[in-house]
Amino acid sequence: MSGHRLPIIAIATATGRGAISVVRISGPRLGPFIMALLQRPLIDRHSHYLPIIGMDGITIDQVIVIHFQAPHSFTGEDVLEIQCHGGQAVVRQILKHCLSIGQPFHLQPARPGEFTERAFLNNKIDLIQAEAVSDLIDASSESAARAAMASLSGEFSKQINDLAEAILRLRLLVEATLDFPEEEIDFLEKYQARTKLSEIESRLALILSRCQQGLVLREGLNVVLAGAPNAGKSSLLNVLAADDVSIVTDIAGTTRDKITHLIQLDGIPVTVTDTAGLRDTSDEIEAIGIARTWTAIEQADVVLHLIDALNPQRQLDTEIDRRRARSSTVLTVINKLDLVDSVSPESDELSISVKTGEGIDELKSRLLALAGWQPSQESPWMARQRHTGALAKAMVHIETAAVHAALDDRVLDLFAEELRLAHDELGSITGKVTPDDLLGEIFSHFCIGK
Ligand SMILES: Nc1nc2c(c(=O)[nH]1)N(C=O)[C@@H](CNc1ccc(C(=O)N[C@@H](CCC(=O)O)C(=O)O)cc1)CN2
Ligand SMILES: Nc1nc2c(ncn2[C@@H]2O[C@H](COP(=O)(O)OP(=O)(O)OP(=O)(O)O)[C@@H](O)[C@H]2O)c(=O)[nH]1
Repeated sequence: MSGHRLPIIAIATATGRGAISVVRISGPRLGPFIMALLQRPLIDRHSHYLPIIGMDGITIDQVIVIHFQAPHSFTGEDVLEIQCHGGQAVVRQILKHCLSIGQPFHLQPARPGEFTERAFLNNKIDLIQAEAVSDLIDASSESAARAAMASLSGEFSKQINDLAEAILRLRLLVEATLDFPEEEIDFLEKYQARTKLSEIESRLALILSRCQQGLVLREGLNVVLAGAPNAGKSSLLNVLAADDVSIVTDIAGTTRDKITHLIQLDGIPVTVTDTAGLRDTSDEIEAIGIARTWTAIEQADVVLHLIDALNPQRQLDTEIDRRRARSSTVLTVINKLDLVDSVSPESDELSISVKTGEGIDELKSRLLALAGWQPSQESPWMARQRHTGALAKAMVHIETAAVHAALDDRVLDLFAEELRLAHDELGSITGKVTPDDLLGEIFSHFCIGK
């Protein structure tokens, strides 16, 4: 198949002004194209300093080129990298020039993710690693990058493959036994199938929990600050952001529109949105802001309902609770603790003073707990819903197999079937059993040039 793919080209570096940019070309055989472009062959994996000369005979740029000969490249195909000067005019001219030299070879602009897709199709990387490439590029914190790198290095894939193999070995034993019905009687005892199954189950549970942590790192938390005017929402955003992002005054109704800021809590990306204070108003602009607050509440993972200790307005609690998204949590936070002698918060409420900083650390840990973050020694693997979903399904099959095994040898065929289903789920994670439309969906979210 790979011999039939057309060569592709893209700018691999971000657009903008920079010292150097990389244009990357991948195709089954780039030798003739390289001759046409540079009038000389290149030594495999060597850097060469050469001019790229336009059709008019004028030098477009002095560049460094590297030819990675198939299969020893990122994509597993022939790859040519052109490292040119970073100016956008230069990069675009080189791209255009390559496309016209490449016309006889059917050189095409690459689709988003197409280089990585080829690496996957040529078995250079599996699906977990392909997704990790994209997650590494998108990582907004060091922890997220580290987790993506752990997946990219193949650590996560190896655990999945080892577990799939353990399931396969048990499956083969059962299937072989099913072919010889007289042996079925003692199967579970003789091969310690129940022990093997419970080992598989605990390994699966460990992988699942590391992935769930990775999912938190990837997806983060969407927190909305809501409450009556002057409760201290903007002040809280500024403290969480450790910056002056939102205007604070003692005039009720200061914040008119949503202000969103991305912060890191323990490496978890958290978007915090400050909103217009909730109250009845005849001011047209303020009313639009308040409508936006309700929309934000409906989209939040967590709503922090801020209450002014001096002027508590509890009736908003019910309204916020009614309007929140089905899966979101409302956390009531009483602010301005410094202005009152004492507060008596309900059991799951927090009291803080943005002014003195009291209670802020506890608020942060509550948010992390709500995100599902459990700090542990095991570093998480960058994971997606697709992975945790498949792992959870595999878990259900293993548990069902355990139920069959708890009965007796008469249901060995059902036991075998559940093992098969669990095995397929694990295969779908690494891409060994993956429908084409899913591949299209995964790679379409990449950036061009990757
Ligand atoms: N210039 C450049 N830098 C880059 C990349 C790239 O494609 N080009 N990468 C793109 O993501 C990352 C590195 N990933 C790469 C992965 C494999 C191979 C490669 O040539 N693999 C061969 C040889 C392996 C070896 O020598 O050990 C192979 O797998 O056979 C190159 C880059 C980050 N930096
Ligand atoms: N004493 C005290 N004052 C606070 C505290 N938090 C905020 N304030 C003050 O309360 C006033 C209102 O704070 P903001 O952060 O603007 O309140 P807001 O909820 O964003 O208000 P709107 O934009 O009107 O919705 C400001 O004068 C703040 O300095 C606190 O913990 N203690």
